Amino acid sequence: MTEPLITARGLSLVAGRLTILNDISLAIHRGEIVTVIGPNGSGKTTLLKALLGLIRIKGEIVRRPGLRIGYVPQQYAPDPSLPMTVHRFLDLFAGHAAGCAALERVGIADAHDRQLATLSGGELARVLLARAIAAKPDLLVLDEPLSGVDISGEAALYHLIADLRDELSCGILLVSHDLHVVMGKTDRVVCLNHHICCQGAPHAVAQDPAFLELFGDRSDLKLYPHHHDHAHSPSGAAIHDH
Ligand SMILES: Nc1ncnc2c1ncn2[C@@H]1O[C@H](COP(=O)(O)OP(=O)(O)OP(=O)(O)O)[C@@H](O)[C@H]1O
Repeated sequence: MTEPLITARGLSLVAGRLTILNDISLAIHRGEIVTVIGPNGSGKTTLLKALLGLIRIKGEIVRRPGLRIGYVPQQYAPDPSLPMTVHRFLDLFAGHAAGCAALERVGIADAHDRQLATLSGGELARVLLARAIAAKPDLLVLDEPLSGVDISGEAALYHLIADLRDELSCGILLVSHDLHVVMGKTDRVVCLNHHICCQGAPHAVAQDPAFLELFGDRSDLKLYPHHHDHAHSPSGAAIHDH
């Protein structure tokens, strides 16, 4: 196995009487998709922010030298009183050409001149993803990237995320509540409830007693390996390979 992009050892955070994170150790490698699942308030966003260096935390975090990270936060509400087009927003974070290319890659090149505050939830999710990939990150950190995306768009966006992993050969760490869609695309699931309850390949985690205690029996999840006879365009339309 190659050297991890990022390694965390013994991360712990206590706020007042609440233990938010307790002795979390985790490593993410290039080319893998790691999904953190867990109930509301279980510390998922806090863990991501700690790994990004946005909050101080007890423990050790080692990032590969020069590591480039792209981040899609859980919540981002553009200020409606602040005029800002999509392309000017992207220009703030990447060069113009890189921003345009990223916008095209996430399938909404036509949103280039629109006002950020007028975008739908799903369009905004794609713009934030474009911002995160524009600088060609080694590690993509996505905190519930599907919020605001409708059910048909969810699968398309997960296909896109998996494709980006291959194109950028980056590692991906994501938080999601959508077990059904997430599990099929994930290499490793980390089940978090302030501490790591269990982790491993999706089919193994889904049978772990700690997972069953948190989420119940999810035998409805399609965790068997299967092959699609079609691909998806960025807009979600099926493309059949005849
Ligand atoms: N700076 C802080 N001070 C005190 N409590 C905090 C702080 N940051 C987070 N918490 C608390 O820690 C807990 C975990 O928060 P976090 O946002 O990490 O959970 P989460 O698993 O991402 O939740 P959700 O699924 O609802 O998004 C929550 O109870 C939150 O209120």
